[in-house]
Amino acid sequence: MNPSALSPDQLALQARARELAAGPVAARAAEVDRTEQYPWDNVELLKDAKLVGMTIPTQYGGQGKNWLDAVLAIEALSSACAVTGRIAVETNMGAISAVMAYGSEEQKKMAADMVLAGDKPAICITEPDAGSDANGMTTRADKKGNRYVLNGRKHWITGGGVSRLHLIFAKVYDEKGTFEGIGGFLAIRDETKGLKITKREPTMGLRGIPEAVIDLEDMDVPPSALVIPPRGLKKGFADLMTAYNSQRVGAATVALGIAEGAYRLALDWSEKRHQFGRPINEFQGLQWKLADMSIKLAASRALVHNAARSGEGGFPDMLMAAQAKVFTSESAIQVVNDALQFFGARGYSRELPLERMARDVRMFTIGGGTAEVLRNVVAGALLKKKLPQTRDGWDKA
Ligand SMILES: CC(C)(COP(=O)(O)OP(=O)(O)OC[C@H]1O[C@@H](n2cnc3c(N)ncnc32)[C@H](O)[C@@H]1OP(=O)(O)O)[C@@H](O)C(=O)NCCC(=O)NCCSC(=O)CCS(=O)O
Ligand SMILES: Cc1cc2nc3c(=O)[nH]c(=O)nc-3n(C[C@H](O)[C@H](O)[C@H](O)COP(=O)(O)OP(=O)(O)OC[C@H]3O[C@@H](n4cnc5c(N)ncnc54)[C@H](O)[C@@H]3O)c2cc1C
Repeated sequence: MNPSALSPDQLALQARARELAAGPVAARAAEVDRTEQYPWDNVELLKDAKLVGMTIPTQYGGQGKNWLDAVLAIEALSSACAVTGRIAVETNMGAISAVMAYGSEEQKKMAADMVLAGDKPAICITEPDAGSDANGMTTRADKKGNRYVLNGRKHWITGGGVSRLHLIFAKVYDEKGTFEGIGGFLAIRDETKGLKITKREPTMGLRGIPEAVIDLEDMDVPPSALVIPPRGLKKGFADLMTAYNSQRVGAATVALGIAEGAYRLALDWSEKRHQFGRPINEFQGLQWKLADMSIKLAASRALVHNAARSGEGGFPDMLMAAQAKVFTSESAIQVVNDALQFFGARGYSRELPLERMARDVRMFTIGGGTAEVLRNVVAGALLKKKLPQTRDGWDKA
């Protein structure tokens, strides 16, 4: 499929996002990084441009747009400011998409209203002892009378401290202590008792969004806070991860956007910068670098767009989302690193955006499933086999 075959509406959306990115978003990007402050001004801009909650169905106040629409906006925004791109991811994909697909009417209305008002929901899966092995989480939700009581610790939660709505993955136990499966609980910061933001991680890049530790200490919620996936709690983890595939495509898109932004800067500089009496793009060593960078970008874009398209009417395909995220995140790191090289010492300076881009892009082979673990996902899907990673997994299988 030709990834450039976009509809007139999509081209208009892309143009709107590009304009915003090149204007106020680009102008603030360095400050967002330096101050490590969440860009609330940009959230207002995104709201005004109708780039938050785009994928929310129209009956809940959204625009019913598809994953590719969201991808086009995220890519454009991320080329100028990856933090803003990530906000666009989490206001259109991930937790919000899980609630809009699986939630009750009450949950959908609440989540849609919050996102359309500018809240970026937090998705809380990872724990200190359960990262790649997310299924091994120990956060538990115990049914006690007509309530659920949650205890556990989540860490590296994007938006911890700024997000209000949280979708918290937990192992659910009935009144007798019998394990029922993994479910997602909705909680609201400053409203839900027992939801505590306890630490901000000092991060390498993407410094305008906090990454936080979240402690759940007897967090008490009614059963109406539980998002029940279509196949029930027994397949709760698989269904929640199915929804998460949208955010995997979103994360890949942010990496692509950062790489695209860095590549454009390098292309431009290669004409302006002269050494040995001629533009540096007359040197074959750099021409081949530019060629390789453009090839990686084109291949990444095709994978990301095709993964997004695979989700028409549902969530992006697990295999295509994983393939896109592995290739794009690894390629983007290489492209940004090469772009920085074009600037020589200037690229290493904090006065130019290249060093920020190099720090920002590094995240994407880690967050959202590491490149190694996603290769396991790809291999399992290709081989149509469970590939247990535990020592005794094959015996159990
Ligand atoms: C899935 C893993 C945690 C591996 O765990 P297991 O080996 O214990 O489990 P599996 O048997 O592979 O999977 C269990 C069950 O779930 C289904 N599944 C798993 N992944 C997906 C998926 N992506 N889409 C659809 N279904 C999925 C799987 O088919 C099984 O179903 P059945 O029970 O057989 O029917 C591990 O592979 C993994 O993904 N680890 C990474 C965890 C992760 O991605 N964390 C992200 C946290 S959020 C974040 O990082 C945000 C950053 S960002 O900006 O986006
Ligand atoms: C910036 C950022 C934002 C994040 N945002 C969120 C968020 O909003 N919500 C959330 O829930 N989580 C979030 N995360 C957490 C992220 O999902 C985890 O970091 C990721 O899943 C990896 O877990 P881990 O860090 O514990 O690494 P580990 O699982 O400890 O992995 C360590 C190393 O071992 C490798 N490894 C582990 N298992 C295998 C295997 N079976 N085969 C091959 N290699 C393996 C890994 O690839 C990695 O190289 C974020 C992380 C970052 C960096």
